[in-house]
Amino acid sequence: MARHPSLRLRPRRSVLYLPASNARALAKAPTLPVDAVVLDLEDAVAPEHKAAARESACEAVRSVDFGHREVAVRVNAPGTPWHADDVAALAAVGPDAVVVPKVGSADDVRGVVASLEAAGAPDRTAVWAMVETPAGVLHAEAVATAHERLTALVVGTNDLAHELGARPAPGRASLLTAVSLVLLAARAAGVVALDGVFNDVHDLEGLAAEARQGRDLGFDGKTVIHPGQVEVVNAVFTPDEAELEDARGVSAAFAAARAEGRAVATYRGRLVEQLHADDAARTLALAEAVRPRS
Ligand SMILES: CC(C)(COP(=O)(O)OP(=O)(O)OC[C@H]1O[C@@H](n2cnc3c(N)ncnc32)[C@H](O)[C@@H]1OP(=O)(O)O)[C@@H](O)C(=O)NCCC(=O)NCCSC(=O)C[C@H](O)C(=O)O
Ligand SMILES: [Mg+2]
Repeated sequence: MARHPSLRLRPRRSVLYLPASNARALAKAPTLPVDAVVLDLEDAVAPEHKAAARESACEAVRSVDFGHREVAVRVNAPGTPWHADDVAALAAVGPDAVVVPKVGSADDVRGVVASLEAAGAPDRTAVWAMVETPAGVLHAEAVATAHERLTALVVGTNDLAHELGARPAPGRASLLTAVSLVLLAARAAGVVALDGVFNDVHDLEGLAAEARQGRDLGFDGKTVIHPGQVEVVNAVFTPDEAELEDARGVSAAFAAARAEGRAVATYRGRLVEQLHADDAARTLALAEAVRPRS
């Protein structure tokens, strides 16, 4: 399958949702140190404001300068009264990505892609699937490989907790199986994996702990809901000086070994093989990519 251009290494440490109906939030978004924004037409917008929010989102995609920030728009779910109009309107303005909530199957993805293409969406517009239902989790692999426009899986932990009847708690024990299955599916397909939101906008320690958990599992970044969460999440997903020093050491040790015709080395007593050198290269590349943003 051809790789979509948006899959090139691009930082997606923090991905901020904002209701497209909220003019103040829309004005603030391009000033925040966030890697991507998701202008929401779904759950954060009341039914009576759906049409106006759609217009605001399209106008923002058309005319607001978001700088380095990737701009995605979350449409209402397939099967809702607003879905078809959302997709058609977005096809005309071509955001970086269309985020599809409550995806349950590969057919859901292919249906959205078909509608986007029928309405003339540019090739550059990717599709991000939200996996936030039991069916979506069980079909995550098929969802992730449904179409080359599908470039990211986004975990929706609020809907997942709701659908599972799970009680949210620190450590997310009740959600970890589902969250991990989404990550596995994304990695098997070679697409981006974004972790779910942390609802308490005042609890920055809890947010940092959950962000570290997502990072350590392997997620590329975390979705957030408030400007105050952005820097916490960016810090967690940005390699710190100790990690960079380690990555440079691993790279140098492996390069030296290869120059001597060996495929293994040690660095600070640890085994270093090609995969460790690849991990180190990715860490260094991410740090380079975010340097102009910090
Ligand atoms: C959670 C909020 C409703 C809180 O809003 P508010 O009380 O207005 O916050 P503040 O007064 O602290 O705001 C300070 C200023 O920051 C701006 N602001 C607030 N939130 C955002 C934002 N998300 N993006 C940009 N700017 C924002 C305010 O306008 C204030 O600006 P100013 O007055 O000019 O200084 C609110 O944060 C919010 O609506 N958040 C997003 C909610 C959302 O999008 N929800 C949908 C996705 S969450 C989800 O459920 C994911 C998934 O589907 C799942 O199932 O898990
Ligand atoms: Mg949701």
